[in-house]
Amino acid sequence: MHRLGLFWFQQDLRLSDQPALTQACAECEQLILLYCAEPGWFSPGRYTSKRMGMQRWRFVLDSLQEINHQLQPHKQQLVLRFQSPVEAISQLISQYKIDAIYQSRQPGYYEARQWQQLQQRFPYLSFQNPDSNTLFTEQQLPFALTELPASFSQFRKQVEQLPLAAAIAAPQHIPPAPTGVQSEPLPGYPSWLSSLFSGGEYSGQQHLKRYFNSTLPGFYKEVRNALDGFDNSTKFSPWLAAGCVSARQVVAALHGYEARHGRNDSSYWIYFELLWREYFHWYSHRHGKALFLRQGIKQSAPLTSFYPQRFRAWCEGTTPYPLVNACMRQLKQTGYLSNRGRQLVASCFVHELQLDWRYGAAWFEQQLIDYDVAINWGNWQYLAGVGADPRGHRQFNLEKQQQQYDPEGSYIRQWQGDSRVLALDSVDAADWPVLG
Ligand SMILES: Cc1cc2nc3c(=O)[nH]c(=O)nc-3n(C[C@H](O)[C@H](O)[C@H](O)COP(=O)(O)OP(=O)(O)OC[C@H]3O[C@@H](n4cnc5c(N)ncnc54)[C@H](O)[C@@H]3O)c2cc1C
Repeated sequence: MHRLGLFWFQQDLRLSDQPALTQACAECEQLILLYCAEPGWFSPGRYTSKRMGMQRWRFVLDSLQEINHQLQPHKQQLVLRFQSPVEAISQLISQYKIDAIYQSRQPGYYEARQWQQLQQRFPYLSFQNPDSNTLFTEQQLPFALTELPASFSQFRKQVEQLPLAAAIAAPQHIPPAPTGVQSEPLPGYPSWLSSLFSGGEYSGQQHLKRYFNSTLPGFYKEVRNALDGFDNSTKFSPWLAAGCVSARQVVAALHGYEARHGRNDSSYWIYFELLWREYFHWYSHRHGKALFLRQGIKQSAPLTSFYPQRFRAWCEGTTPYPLVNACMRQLKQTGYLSNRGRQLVASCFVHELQLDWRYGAAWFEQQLIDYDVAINWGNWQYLAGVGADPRGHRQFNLEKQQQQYDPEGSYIRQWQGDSRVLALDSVDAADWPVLG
């Protein structure tokens, strides 16, 4: 038994199906529950975009609020710090004599490095970070991580029949915090910042129930490629990315649906897509910082240049391609874009605009409400031909895509994709720097 533990929340903003939290509650007499927002998230980074945009921040704030609400009956409270987690945790360790640190293992290289730094700084403490953001634990995989299959298909064939551990309930008892631990107040957000999605475990679970109590899973596969329409895909991604619901909880709900209504191609395809998520998470664990390299996991980098004006046109939705513009405007206004839309704009970024894919991935990181480091950078690498795609470069024919997915032009009209269509390279470097 530890006298005092610290549980560090990251992209796992829930109390249920949280093995690390359950373990902390069982092993510690007192517990500090910490969330750190790094000041660096909110200013432009290496690729001119911010690591945290307003839509996602709003979703995170809702989720933190919800955790505080859930903690009230336990007379506990989240400790919020606007500080680097390594600094915040180091200070708390020396102030309160913490003996054990817990987290759910995170897929990002940067986050894994922070965990390692803490372990190096405090080798005498106990560190626990079980897998719970993925469907399977690393021990369950039928291969060593270094032998991760090079393609999704090979991965899927090896894991799709693996038995899934049952999702666990929220801990019944949460130990009290020591007295006097200071927290910053949870900030509010501007009321004009509305969204289709509200953060938190409760709304995530409600959404899951609503979806699987409807008939939608029965024809998911037929409509999932549509450019728009709330019901055309599950819309689980914001809650999965923030960890308000776990992937195992989604699959348990899917199995419940299949037990009631029978399994078909569409319901299977929801699992198929979750396996893509699973693949990219293990891919990120396997390849570490190569996820962010221009050459990705390949030997040589694609030939690209940097055209500030093309980048700005893409971000703002004023390229010569109305369909791409409509997608980029939807993304900017709502923080969400369909999978088809993401593929089209990423392909345009790499092929038509011939830009360095990492700038596009970083713009997505800022804009997406469902940003997930492994899935975002993994998909961008894939489309840029430097990742897990055995076929190499994949270029979408924008004209054909428009005919197929927006034949009447209603999507383009809705998002005003043709309101400002500029020729490529009509302005020059005076447009630099591009701010989000
Ligand atoms: C360039 C690019 C960047 C992307 N960035 C992200 C990101 O940051 N965060 C994110 O969650 N998804 C990302 N995706 C994947 C996908 O577009 C979204 O998961 C999906 O559009 C979310 O909507 P949904 O929940 O309705 O998806 P559904 O179609 O209902 O799929 C169900 C779940 O399966 C997973 N999934 C679906 N498609 C993919 C995929 N291609 N790769 C991995 N997992 C998938 C997601 O967890 C999703 O919530 C990206 C795709 C591309 C092409």
